Amino acid sequence: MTKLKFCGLKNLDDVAICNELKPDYVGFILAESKRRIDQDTAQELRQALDPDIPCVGVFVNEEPETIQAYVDAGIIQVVQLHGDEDRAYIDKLRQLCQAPIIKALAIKDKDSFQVDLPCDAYLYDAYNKHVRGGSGQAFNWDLISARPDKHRAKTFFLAGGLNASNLAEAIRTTQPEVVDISSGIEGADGHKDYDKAKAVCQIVRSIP
Ligand SMILES: O=C(O)c1ccccc1N[C@@H]1O[C@H](COP(=O)(O)O)[C@@H](O)[C@H]1O
Repeated sequence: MTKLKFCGLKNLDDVAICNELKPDYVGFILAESKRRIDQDTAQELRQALDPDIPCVGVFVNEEPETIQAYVDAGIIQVVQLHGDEDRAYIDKLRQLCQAPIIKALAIKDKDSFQVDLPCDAYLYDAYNKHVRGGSGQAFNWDLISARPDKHRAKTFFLAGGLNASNLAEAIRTTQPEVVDISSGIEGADGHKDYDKAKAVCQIVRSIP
C-alpha cells in the first residue's frame, strides 16, 4: 500500500489530526515559507505527536550543522532537502547525521530528472518560479515513467498539488512509494482540515 506523508504541520490542532489519522510521516517546514515553524514550536509539536510517526524536517539550502542540531535534538527523524543541495552537500550532511535523506526535485520537464545524488529517496514536486514547495500545483505525472534507472532504484515520494480529487489517479499513474500532501489538506485558514485529511487517508488506504 502507498504510504502517506502530511506536510506543513503548524500547531497542536494539526498534530491532533495526525495522531488520530496516523499518516506514515509528518513534515515540518523549517525553511522560508508561510508554513515555517521555529525550533521551539517544532520541538513542542514533536513531543505532542505519536512517537511512532517519524517527523521529516523540510529545509532549503540550510547549513548542514543546523540540520544536525534538529536531528540530535530528536525533533526530526528524516531530512527533506528542497533547495539546490548537491552531492558535496549531501556527503557532508551524511558525515554529520545518520537520518535518512530525501532530495526534492522541482519537475519542469524530462531533463529535471537528470541528476544522480547520494540520497535515500527522491521527492518529485512541481516546479514553481515563485516558491520552493507547497505551491499546491501538480506537474505532468507522465514524465515520471521516463525517469532514469538510477532513480528507479530508489524510493520516490510524489508531491505537488495532491488532494482528494486527484490522488487515486496520481497513485495509479505513477505508483509512488509515498504520497506527500500539504496544501490539499488545508482549509481556507491555512490550517490542516480534518475532513480533507480523513478523505485523503481513506483514498490512499483503499488502493492495494
Ligand atoms: O509547504 C511549503 O510551504 C514548503 C516550503 C518550502 C519547501 C517545501 C515546502 N513544501 C513541500 O512541498 C511539497 C508539495 O506541497 P503541496 O501539497 O503542493 O502544497 C511537499 O513535499 C511539501 O513538503
